[in-house]
Amino acid sequence: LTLLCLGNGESPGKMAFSRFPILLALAFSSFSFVLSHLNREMWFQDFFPPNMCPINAKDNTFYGIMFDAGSTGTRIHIYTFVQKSPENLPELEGEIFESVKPGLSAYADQPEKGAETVKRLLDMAIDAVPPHLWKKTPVVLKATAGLRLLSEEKAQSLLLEVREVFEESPFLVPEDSVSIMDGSYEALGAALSMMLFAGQLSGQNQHTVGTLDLGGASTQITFLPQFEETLKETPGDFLTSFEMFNSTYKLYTHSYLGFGLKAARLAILGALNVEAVDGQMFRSSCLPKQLEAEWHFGGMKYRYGGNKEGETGFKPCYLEVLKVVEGKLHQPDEIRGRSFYAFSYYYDRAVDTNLIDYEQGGVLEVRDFERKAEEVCDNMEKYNSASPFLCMDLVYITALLKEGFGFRDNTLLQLTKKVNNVETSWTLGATFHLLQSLGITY
Ligand SMILES: O=c1ccn([C@@H]2O[C@H](COP(=O)(O)OP(=O)(O)O)[C@@H](O)[C@H]2O)c(=O)[nH]1
Ligand SMILES: [Ca+2]
Repeated sequence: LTLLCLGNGESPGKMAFSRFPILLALAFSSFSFVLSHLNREMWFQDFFPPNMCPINAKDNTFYGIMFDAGSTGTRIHIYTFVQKSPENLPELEGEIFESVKPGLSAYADQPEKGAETVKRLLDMAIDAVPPHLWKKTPVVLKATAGLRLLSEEKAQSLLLEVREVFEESPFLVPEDSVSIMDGSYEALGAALSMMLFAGQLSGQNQHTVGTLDLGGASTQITFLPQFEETLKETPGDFLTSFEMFNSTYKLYTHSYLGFGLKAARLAILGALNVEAVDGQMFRSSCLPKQLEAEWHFGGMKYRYGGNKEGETGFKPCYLEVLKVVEGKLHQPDEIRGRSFYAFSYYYDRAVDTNLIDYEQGGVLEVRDFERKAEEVCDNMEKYNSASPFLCMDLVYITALLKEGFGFRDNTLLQLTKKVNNVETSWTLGATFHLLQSLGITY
């Protein structure tokens, strides 16, 4: 482990991975203070102690391997945890992360080839985990929207091939180690990840961390309600209880299928659930006026274009998008006064439009997305090197946040890709949960 703290003597090629020591402040309890005194600069200040290596961690280190089989790519997360004493929570010490594109669903007709991409990633874990811990290190793959869109038969043969790769590896393969993940588990994993980052679960501090994830096909929202009222007003299937560290947590968590960014584009174009799309032209005021193009999505070909004769720009686009969003989502009162972490396409589109820096992330208000949407949509000719969907995507994000979830203009969103070199993803929470349920600690 000392070696790992020093970079593990690895070859220069591997240094590209986020293989650096991290001691996350699981017992840190100033999150509520940070939230209530939030300003754009100090969100993460004082959150983490300086990077350091645990002393004598050699015998109390354990690993977990989690694959995120997303619709646009497959990613491996190899987490290292250290448990300093039985009464303390394990601490996340580090992560190795790598990703490949395209996602597994692109190999629907070549399942062996798809599994081969997983094998190549898993080979990294052979190098990363010490051989005497292989048998104690679980490996799990959870697939999201991409596989949900495939036929049952194609999805299952992909999963079967991946399972074979796992069985042939020296790692621990738990029951149900390769599966399509339930949307609410995805949301729960994301929330648990952020709680772990903020030291939520360890101390007296029960304040919440909310997360928003915008995928290709679905979108998730999760937070830990503070008020009884919220629990009373929320439909039962939006509430999930989970046990952790001898406590029961009740989370508000929901995954809206069809509300991911790419599914939303189709809905806005009026092309969702249309039987015969061949030859039909779908037009929108959210697209450049002269645009005519084709888009392949979910095994279908769509022709789409701008409103040649009619209006284009922010206002008509917003009205179009509103039809897809308004009244479709549950709006818990409580979230209006909260700040949320936002991932995935929220992050990507904010980077694309220079609202945040790719490496640093940043804190935005909901109205920052709206302002940027206006700027892009009302000057589409200036943005013609960007994706033709940039205006539509930004308007959708704005409308989803404001009219969908009911956030205020000044609701703060923390756009985060990494915390101390660890990817912010549902995978950390899911791995932690898995290790706890398998009883893998010291
Ligand atoms: O570890 C990850 C996983 C996803 N994404 C982003 O999230 C978006 C949604 O992708 P994903 O393939 O996960 O789609 P889903 O299956 O969740 O709909 C992608 O464009 C990625 O940019 C990311 O940045 N890091
Ligand atoms: Ca995802």
